[in-house]
Amino acid sequence: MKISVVGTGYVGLVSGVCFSELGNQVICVDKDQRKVDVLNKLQSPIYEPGLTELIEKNYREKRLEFTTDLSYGVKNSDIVIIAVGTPPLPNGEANLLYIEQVATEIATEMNDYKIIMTKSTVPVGTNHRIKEIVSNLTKFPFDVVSVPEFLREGSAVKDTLNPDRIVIGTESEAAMKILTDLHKPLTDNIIVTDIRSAEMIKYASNAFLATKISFINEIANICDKVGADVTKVAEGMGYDKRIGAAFLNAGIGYGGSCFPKDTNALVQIAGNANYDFKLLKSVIEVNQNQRFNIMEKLKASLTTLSGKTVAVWGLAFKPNTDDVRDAPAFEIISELVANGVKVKAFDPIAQENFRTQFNHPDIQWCESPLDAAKDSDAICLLTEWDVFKSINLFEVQNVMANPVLIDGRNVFSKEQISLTKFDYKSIGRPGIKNEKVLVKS
Ligand SMILES: NC(=O)C1=CN([C@@H]2O[C@H](COP(=O)(O)OP(=O)(O)OC[C@H]3O[C@@H](n4cnc5c(N)ncnc54)[C@H](O)[C@@H]3O)[C@@H](O)[C@H]2O)C=CC1
Ligand SMILES: O=C(O)[C@H]1O[C@H](OP(=O)(O)OP(=O)(O)OC[C@H]2O[C@@H](n3ccc(=O)[nH]c3=O)[C@H](O)[C@@H]2O)[C@H](O)[C@@H](O)[C@@H]1O
Repeated sequence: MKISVVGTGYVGLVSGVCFSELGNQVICVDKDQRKVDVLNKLQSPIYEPGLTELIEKNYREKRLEFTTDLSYGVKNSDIVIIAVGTPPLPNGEANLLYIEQVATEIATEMNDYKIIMTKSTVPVGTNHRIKEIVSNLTKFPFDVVSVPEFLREGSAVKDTLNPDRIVIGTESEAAMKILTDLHKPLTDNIIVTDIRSAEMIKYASNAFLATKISFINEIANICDKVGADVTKVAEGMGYDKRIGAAFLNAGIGYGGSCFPKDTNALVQIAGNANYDFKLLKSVIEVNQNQRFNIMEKLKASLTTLSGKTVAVWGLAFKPNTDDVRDAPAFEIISELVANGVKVKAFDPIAQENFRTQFNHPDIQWCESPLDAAKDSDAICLLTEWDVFKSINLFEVQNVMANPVLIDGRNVFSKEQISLTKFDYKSIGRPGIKNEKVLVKS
């Protein structure tokens, strides 16, 4: 098939590259000239494992092109994928400006029948709005189809090439057949539905996953009070197939460009239909508070924060990405600095992205986890990067002014901690106490 993808963010770029890997002819379009320049140098503007290799391979095999010329993309494709951003408006609703702009631009460049396939996450009714915009501007036939995207950052290529399911929301038999064939090499699990249900499946899926996270975080907070271990509780729950083990890792709450945005948007979608989505509102509130749990634990260990130096390990909202959109680290570091703390920050990949969005004279940017730990009064671990998991804790404690470790992601085991002299606190595992055994390191 000949495909063009409009928007080369995570979704557009990864799906474009993966469709070319499947043998399709793909043109990736972005209005951002700098992104297109980077891509034409066969580099990836985002850090995503395996992506650069696939860009190089498919570009060299002449199945993949990058351009700012939307007209060229539309005219030379049968399927046009919309993958632009739908960022939140101040009231939480999705901003559909980019979607509407792209729909207008596609309509004016059409030269034949096209399938317009929306991968952006859009509120129920948006694909019908796209249909309306396009039909007002073109005489050519077209079908609008909703194919929501479920990839995760950090494993986006793997997720795209091995999806759990593909959802195709359409009113057209012809478009359904073409898109089923397009996705068949990826999975047999293709769910065909009406457009509104497809749009809702995306929001409901993200909201449900966010609910699992807030649920386990509340269980963790109770575990802290009653002396249970949330990781064991999650394991015991997860073996029940009706519950499932995934997304039951307690921590500092969810961040990223999607869960916070999409949960708020779904509350608004419900509100616009006069429905008060109480459960999801609580999920959002629990998540907001969970970020500050770590501050309470830090205060409990240091007594006063003012004048202290705290190392922050991890700035990305999750490992294996350089994306810092809505990362809990922003609010946690702001709170630390507001409390008179000097912060020593380190992230193996996302540090530069974070620094360009948030800088402060009281933040020192460090070269390694050990560099950040040096002379610090405490460490707060915010992202579970491998480099932290595999660190020698004896070496770390020896360079610190005061060995306090607040593990916001439950990375370290009892065995790893027990022989160190760390005052160690994690999330919902109060039994993992420092045994105050001093050993030679
Ligand atoms: N980031 C993720 O992991 C996932 C995102 N989604 C959804 O996919 C959509 C896109 O998200 P991201 O990939 O993160 O987006 P992004 O915000 O990183 O990138 C969007 C791109 O679209 C480009 N763009 C905007 N208007 C354009 C126009 N008129 N012509 C050409 N290019 C244009 C921008 O320059 C930008 O490069 C959102 O609705 C998001 O909720 C869905 C699943 C996963
Ligand atoms: O719509 C989207 O954009 C995407 O949002 C999430 O993907 P993503 O945000 O990339 O990453 P996740 O792995 O879902 O993690 C999101 C946040 O939840 C947190 N999380 C995740 C799992 C868990 O058990 N506990 C937990 O705190 C992570 O640390 C991270 O901050 C969904 O998992 C994807 O299916 C979806 O396509």
